[in-house]
Amino acid sequence: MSTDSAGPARSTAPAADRPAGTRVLVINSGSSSVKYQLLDMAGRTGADGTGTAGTGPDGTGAVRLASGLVERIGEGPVADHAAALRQAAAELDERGLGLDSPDLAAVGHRVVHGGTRFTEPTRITDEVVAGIEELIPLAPLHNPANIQGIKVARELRPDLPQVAVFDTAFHSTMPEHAARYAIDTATADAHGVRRYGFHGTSHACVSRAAAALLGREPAEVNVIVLHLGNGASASAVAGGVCVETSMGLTPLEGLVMGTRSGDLDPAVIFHLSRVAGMSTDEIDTLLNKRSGLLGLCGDNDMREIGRRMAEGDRAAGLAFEIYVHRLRKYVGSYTAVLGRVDVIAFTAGVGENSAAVREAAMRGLEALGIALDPVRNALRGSSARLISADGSRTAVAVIPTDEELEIATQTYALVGAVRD
Ligand SMILES: Nc1ncnc2c1ncn2[C@@H]1O[C@H](COP(=O)(O)OP(=O)(O)O)[C@@H](O)[C@H]1O
Ligand SMILES: CC(=O)OP(=O)(O)O
Ligand SMILES: [Mg+2]
Repeated sequence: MSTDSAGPARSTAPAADRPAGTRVLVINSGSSSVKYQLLDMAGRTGADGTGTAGTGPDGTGAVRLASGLVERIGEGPVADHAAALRQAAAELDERGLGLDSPDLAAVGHRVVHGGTRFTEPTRITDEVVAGIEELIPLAPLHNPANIQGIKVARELRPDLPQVAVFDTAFHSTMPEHAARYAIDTATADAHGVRRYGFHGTSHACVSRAAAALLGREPAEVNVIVLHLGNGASASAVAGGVCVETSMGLTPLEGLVMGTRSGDLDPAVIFHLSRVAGMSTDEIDTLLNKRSGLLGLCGDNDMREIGRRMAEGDRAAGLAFEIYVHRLRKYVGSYTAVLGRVDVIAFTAGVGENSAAVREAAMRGLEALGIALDPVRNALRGSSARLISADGSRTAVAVIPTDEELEIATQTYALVGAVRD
């Protein structure tokens, strides 16, 4: 746990210190876009009656008051992240939900890389910002954008508590034998080379919701979470604690993703350098931006790949098979890691929406006690649901993720605004 943290994540501050507001603004300042959400954590409908009840996989009763996306940073009027944040603030202002509102209790920021230092939600100070800056070499695509978001939000509301919630935090419980690469220890330690894991807020809230769907406590349940969005990662969660995950030093390792390769022989990099004469930056771009589904078939959107497969497109079909083959390998190995798997949870854009991916990823796993119900799997829905057959030893579920609600919940808990 960080020494900068104001206290354990779920502690409650003395009543006198509690902020008056019940709203949390969540900012996910990414490399090319800024996503934001305003949530009311008191579970009441907004003053203007616009609230949508029942958000989130946990059914916490938090209310989403507004959400938005500012894209194409660096183009046109949105010159940089500061401009994007100001645009987001102006959009909220127009709806009478501006950052100057006394109802705002805190701002929660998604920060992708917390290294080994930040393993809890952390109240942001100058020192914490410096600490996140020091981690830029480990997350050159993500942390600089996160820092921009923090700086602008602190400028706009210097009086407001700001909290960093780290993608890596949930995975910090991984045992050393899962977190270390088998390389020279001194070199690894000198440069922070180890497996950190990402998408932690999603793996945390989805694994909890999967236990709830079974009517059990997280502490009693072993879960494999398959977070399949543009970025994709798997995790093995034993009794509520993450013991293994597929992403590593950076979000490049593991599953096949929209544009990232996931696992490969590291010697591919030496080979491309020596034989193809590619530079480090060129290989970085190849593996992060021109690989995965996009590299294999020219499309990174699973919907488009489905359409092309229906027309008999062989490149799209092969990309799909490589994608689901990798998933099956991870499910098999995480079954070995966990010993007993109570539930496999599919989440994020592809996991929640693609019955074809779920069916293909679970195909042939009957020997592991996994059997889908094809009718349940094909049903569309927006809430957590079981898709396994009644006799399946391991349940299979679709659980909508809600990273923003998880960030808001952790932020609100940290600033001590939890009402009894
Ligand atoms: N109906 C659908 N069928 C298949 N894939 C879908 C569907 N809807 C969304 N997706 C996939 O979800 C992906 C985006 O997932 P999402 O979790 O929103 O990603 P991220 O948050 O990482 O940007 C898209 O690439 C798209 O392929
Ligand atoms: C860490 C990571 O891969 O995030 P995203 O899925 O948002 O790209
Ligand atoms: Mg997402």
